Amino acid sequence: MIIHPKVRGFICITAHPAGCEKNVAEQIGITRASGTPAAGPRRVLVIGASTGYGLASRITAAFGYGAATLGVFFEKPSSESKPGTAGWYNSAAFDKLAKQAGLYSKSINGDAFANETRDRAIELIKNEMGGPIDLVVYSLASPVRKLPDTGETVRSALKTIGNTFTASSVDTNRDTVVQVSVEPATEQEIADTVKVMGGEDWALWIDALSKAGVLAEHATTVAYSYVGTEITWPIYWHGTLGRAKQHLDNTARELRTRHAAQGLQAYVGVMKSVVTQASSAIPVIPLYVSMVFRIMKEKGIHEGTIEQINRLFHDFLYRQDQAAPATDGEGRLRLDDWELRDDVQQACKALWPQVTTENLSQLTDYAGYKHDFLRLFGFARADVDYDADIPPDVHFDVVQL
Ligand SMILES: NC(=O)c1ccc[n+]([C@@H]2O[C@H](COP(=O)([O-])OP(=O)(O)OC[C@H]3O[C@@H](n4cnc5c(N)ncnc54)[C@H](O)[C@@H]3O)[C@@H](O)[C@H]2O)c1
Repeated sequence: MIIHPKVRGFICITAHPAGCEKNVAEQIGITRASGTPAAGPRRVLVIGASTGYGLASRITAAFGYGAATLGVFFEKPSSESKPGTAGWYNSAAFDKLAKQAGLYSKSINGDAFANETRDRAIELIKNEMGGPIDLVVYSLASPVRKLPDTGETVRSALKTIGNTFTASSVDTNRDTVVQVSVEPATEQEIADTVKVMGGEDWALWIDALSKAGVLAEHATTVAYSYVGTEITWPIYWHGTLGRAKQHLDNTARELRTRHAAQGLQAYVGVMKSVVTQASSAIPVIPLYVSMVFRIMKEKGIHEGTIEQINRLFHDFLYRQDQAAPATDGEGRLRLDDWELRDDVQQACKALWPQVTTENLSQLTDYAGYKHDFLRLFGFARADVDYDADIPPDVHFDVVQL
C-alpha cells in the first residue's frame, strides 16, 4: 500500500509505519545520547503510552534507564487494507526495538478507564514483570470517558468559564489567521470535563495497583498537566480543561496522603506546549505554539516532547544527588519553566497582535508547526520514501482488549 497523509481538520487519518518507526528510533537516539546520570526506575507502567508525552516517557524509562515497561493505550490496529493509527505503529516500533535491546516490553490496547484494563495490567505485572512497579506515568488525553461502574459515557468540553473568549487562531487547513470565539461552558460541562480529564481515574489506577500489592514501596507516580500563559489562560487554565487539571493537583495531594505509609511520591508534572494530537485540537494553541517555538528556537532553548521527558527524569525524578525534586508552591514539577521565562513571554505578547495570514510564516514558526504535525503520523521525513509500496499491517506483542 502507498500511504500518503490525509489531513481532516486537526487530525491526519492515515499514518505511515516506516515513518513512525523512524520517529521512535530517533527519540531512542536522543535519549541514549543524553546519557543516564543516575539510577532510575526498574519497572514502569505508562498509561497513555503510544504517542506524545506518554510515548516519550516509555522511551526514556526503557532506553535511558533499562526499565521494563508495560504500556496502555487505545489505538486502532492496522489491517491488510487499512493503516493503523500512529500510536499503533509507534508502539509496534517501540516493542520491536525494546526487545532487540533485551528489554521487557508488553502493551495493552484497550480503554484505560475500564476496570478490566486495570485487572489485566495487574495480572501482567504479577505474572511477567518480576516485581512491583516503581514508576507509574499517567499521560491520557481523551475527549470521552466511559465510567467504570455505571458504563455511562461522559464527554469533556473545550470551553471557557464565565465569558465568551474571542482570539486569533490559525486555520491549519487553509493556513490563515482567523478569529475564533469559544463559548462558556455550563456547570454540567465543567463537571463532565473534570470527570474525563481530572484525577479520578489516575487515583483509581494507583489505588488498584496498591491494593493488589504490585506498587513498590517509595514508588513514584507522575501525571502530566498544562498551565500555559496569559495568552492561553482564557481557553485553557481558566477554562474547563484548567478545572480538570486543578482536580489533578488535588488528586496528587490526596494520593500522597493516602499512600504516605508506603512512601508514594505523587507529582503533577507541568509540561511545556508541544505539538501532539491532543494539543492540535485546542483552539488558539497551534498559533501560540508557532510563536513560542520561533522564540525558543532563536534563544536556543527549544525542546520537543522527548527532550522535556529526558529532563524530567534527569533533573527532577531521578537526580544524581538523589535529592527530592524542586517543586512549585503547589508541589508540582515545572518543566514549563523555560517557556514561561519573562523574555520568552514578553516576546510572545509583542508578536501576538501583529500576526496576520500574510506574515504568519515570517513572524512565526508555523512551518515548524506543520512539519511537526505531519511527523506525528510518520510523514515529512526525508529518510522515508512515501511513494514506495509498504505492507500496512504490523503486528506486535500486545494484549488486545
Ligand atoms: N501536548 C501538550 O502541549 C501538552 C502540554 C502539557 C501537558 N500535556 C498533557 O500530557 C498528557 C498527554 O497528552 P499528549 O499531548 O501527549 O497527548 P496524545 O494525544 O499524544 O496522547 C494521548 C495518549 O492517551 C491514550 N489514550 C487516549 N484515550 C485513551 C483511553 N480511553 N484508554 C487508553 N489510552 C487512551 C492514547 O492512545 C495516547 O497514548 C495530557 O494529560 C496533556 O494534558 C500536553
